Amino acid sequence: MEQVEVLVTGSPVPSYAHPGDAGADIHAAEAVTLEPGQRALVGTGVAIALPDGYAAFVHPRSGLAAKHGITIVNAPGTVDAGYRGEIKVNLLNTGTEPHRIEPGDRIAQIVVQRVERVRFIEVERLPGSDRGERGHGSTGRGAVQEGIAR
Ligand SMILES: O=c1ccn([C@H]2C[C@H](O)[C@@H](COP(=O)(O)OP(=O)(O)OP(=O)(O)O)O2)c(=O)[nH]1
Ligand SMILES: [Mg+2]
Repeated sequence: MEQVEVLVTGSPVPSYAHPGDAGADIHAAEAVTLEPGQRALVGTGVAIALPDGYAAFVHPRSGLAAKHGITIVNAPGTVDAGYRGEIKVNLLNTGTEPHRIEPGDRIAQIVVQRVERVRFIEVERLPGSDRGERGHGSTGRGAVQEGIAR
């Protein structure tokens, strides 16, 4: 399979921990202590150039989430193909203990995906569908009733 090439400046270069991993780990370039409930925009020290038609999505690491309650405020963050700045991660400590991030720690993972650019066409009325306008918990146990909790 031909591999898509993504140019990188800075270090450590994002890396896949195992063959078959979807996410490549990215690292903190600075130290920060996150108090419970606190968030911080943490630099990774790397910038990338994605080919047109691709984006990189910045996802939380499940280990940090499970062990320390560390997540990403805007998960998944979107890195546009045209962005040449440093990738930053908006970490949030949802846990009950302060959490110290050291330079070099793996703080997030980026998933590179093909993305479509579509043409938005304004119309008066949308075509019908089985779901219709039902959403926001309309199916299954505890389903939101029509007209309530909107
Ligand atoms: O987790 C993230 C999300 C975004 N970015 C960078 C890359 C992205 O291309 C740029 C803009 O992101 P986005 O479009 O999500 O933010 P915005 O609030 O809409 O800012 P802008 O007005 O610059 O588009 O910020 C990151 O470094 N990390
Ligand atoms: Mg934007």
